[in-house]
Amino acid sequence: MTKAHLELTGVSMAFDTPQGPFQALDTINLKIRKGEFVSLIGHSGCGKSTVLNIVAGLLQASRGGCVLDGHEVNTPGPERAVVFQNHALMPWLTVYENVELAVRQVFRKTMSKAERRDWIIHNLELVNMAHARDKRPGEISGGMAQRVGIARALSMRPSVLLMDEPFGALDALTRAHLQDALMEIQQDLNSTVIMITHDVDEAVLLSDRIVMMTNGPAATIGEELNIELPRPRNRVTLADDDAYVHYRQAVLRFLYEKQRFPGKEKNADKSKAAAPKPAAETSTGTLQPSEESSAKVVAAPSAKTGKAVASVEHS
Ligand SMILES: Nc1ncnc2c1ncn2[C@@H]1O[C@H](COP(=O)(O)OP(=O)(O)OP(=O)(O)O)[C@@H](O)[C@H]1O
Repeated sequence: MTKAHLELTGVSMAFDTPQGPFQALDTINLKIRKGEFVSLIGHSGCGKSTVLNIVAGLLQASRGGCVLDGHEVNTPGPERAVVFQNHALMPWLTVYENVELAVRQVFRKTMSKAERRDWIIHNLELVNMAHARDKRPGEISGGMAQRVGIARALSMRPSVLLMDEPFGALDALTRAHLQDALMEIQQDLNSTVIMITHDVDEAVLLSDRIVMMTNGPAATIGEELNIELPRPRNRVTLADDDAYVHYRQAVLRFLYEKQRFPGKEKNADKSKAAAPKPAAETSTGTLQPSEESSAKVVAAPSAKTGKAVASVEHS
């Protein structure tokens, strides 16, 4: 690997709780090169957002730390834009003004007012939201607000883009459109991306590397998978690609065999023996946010797309 652009070394995180310290993360070591697209995947509550928040500078690790381009990360900064699950827009500002706030913060000194205006509109067009530029967050849908959150992050031309399930709340068509747009923009900007996702197909399609986390408490990195599919990637042709199918099965196997029982990762071998066959023949693996140890993977046609969808049922 070339020199790391972003490096997490020995990151552990213990939260103070009324019941005493809760060890969420234990010794996360991760080196990411400039322009790499890394997905973090793991069962609900394993600590993905905690890792992202440490890189964002919103949380301080209890042990270890994060270094970006040779500088320790201690606080948030505009070179690390974050797209949150719940889009986090300012409710009193219009769509345009929400993006403008970020653009002004980063480009106040380097762009004229007219250039900034064009740049804001360009980023809103990327996510197909320019038509709603004068609306406020309360007047648009959750999916539209999420798109504005993505436009706001992209408009900062961040060196690192941190995304916490950015497409989770979107319908299948919008999600596919934005995934394709993100792949193009990332190639163009050469931004480093860390994205949390529960969608196995999304992870394989977009990533250079998938980092799979063990179940908490004291979660750590269980496996890493380099996705060596040529770019640009096309979702339709990839669906039948042997390498693509192999990658998605490797992730499903990690999640549903090796890490099947949340909180019982040390019994991974036993769980493997008892695990149901993963949804090898399904075309989309989507993790549900709260599967229990009694969960099983099922395949069912999606109402929206007709595609088979891997989901988790509780018995
Ligand atoms: N501020 C906090 N105080 C106490 N415990 C916390 C705090 N933040 C997170 N945790 C705990 O740390 C663990 C990891 O949480 P985190 O939100 O990082 O998981 P996650 O993998 O992102 O979950 P999900 O996929 O459901 O979003 C969880 O058990 C959570 O309850």
